[in-house]
Amino acid sequence: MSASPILITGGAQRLGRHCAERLVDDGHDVIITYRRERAELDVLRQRGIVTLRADFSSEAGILDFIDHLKSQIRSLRAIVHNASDWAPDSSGEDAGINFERLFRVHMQAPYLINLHCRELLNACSEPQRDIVHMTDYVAGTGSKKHAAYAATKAGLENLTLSFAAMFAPDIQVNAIAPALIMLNEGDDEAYAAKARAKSAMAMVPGPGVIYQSLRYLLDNRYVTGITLPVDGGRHLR
Ligand SMILES: NC(=O)C1=CN([C@@H]2O[C@H](COP(=O)(O)OP(=O)(O)OC[C@H]3O[C@@H](n4cnc5c(N)ncnc54)[C@H](OP(=O)(O)O)[C@@H]3O)[C@@H](O)[C@H]2O)C=CC1
Ligand SMILES: Nc1nc2c(c(=O)[nH]1)N=C([C@H](O)[C@@H](O)CO)CN2
Repeated sequence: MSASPILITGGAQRLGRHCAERLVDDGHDVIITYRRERAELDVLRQRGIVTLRADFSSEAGILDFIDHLKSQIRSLRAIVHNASDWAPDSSGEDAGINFERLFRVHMQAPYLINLHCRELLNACSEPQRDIVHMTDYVAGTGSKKHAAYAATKAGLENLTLSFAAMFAPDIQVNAIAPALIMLNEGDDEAYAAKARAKSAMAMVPGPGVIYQSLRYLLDNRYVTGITLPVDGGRHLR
């Protein structure tokens, strides 16, 4: 790899994969993380995307990934904390385990990766270095069925403020807060119609709007400590 690569965690599918491929189209070197091997990864590898296995469900797993990453590269242009688990709240005895799992992937992994990989971003010879946290519209509203998810995304949103202040002016730190971007397998038309009705724009835009937002942050030298809503006007409904 010649230029400093851009790291996208959880980049094997959906929004992360879309952004990884668009970054390659735009001439960047890209590293993604994944948990489970699958055919789609070979497509990304054929495009020159480096794929590193990482499981952020434990502190040891997070630190193991950091050590592995540091053994592979000497600098980074940007880190996109995209890995996420949209798990509904668990009832009964699983509630605590569920909350801890979401805390680790949404908060502890970004926190430890930012602290330990600051030196890799500072070693980038380009004038701009970025960290982008993928949060969620519900970080600001809460969620009746995804309370642990929403709370840990809110924690990630708050980490954006702290790291932006800590790392300025060498590294810009921002968040993107989407609402519905892509449906999931199994979402039927009734669900889709209900989901579309939640926003003023009444649409399911697809991952292109997320890449446009990421591109804006990567190209703007004067933006840090913000959360960029990409939610179709959810707050207007
Ligand atoms: N899709 C949408 O409409 C919305 C998305 N967002 C946010 O945007 C981002 C991308 O969304 P989307 O593409 O749907 O995300 P996905 O639900 O597809 O998750 C992305 C990846 O996260 C990885 N991941 C999950 N848990 C862990 C873990 N413990 N350790 C390591 N990796 C993990 C998975 O890797 P693997 O598959 O290899 O296991 C998965 O491929 C997320 O942060 C999400 O919260 C916010 C609002 C709406
Ligand atoms: N990690 C994920 N987070 C979220 C997803 C997802 O598929 N994976 N999906 C959503 C929904 O689209 C939600 O916005 C619908 O209202 C939220 N977060």
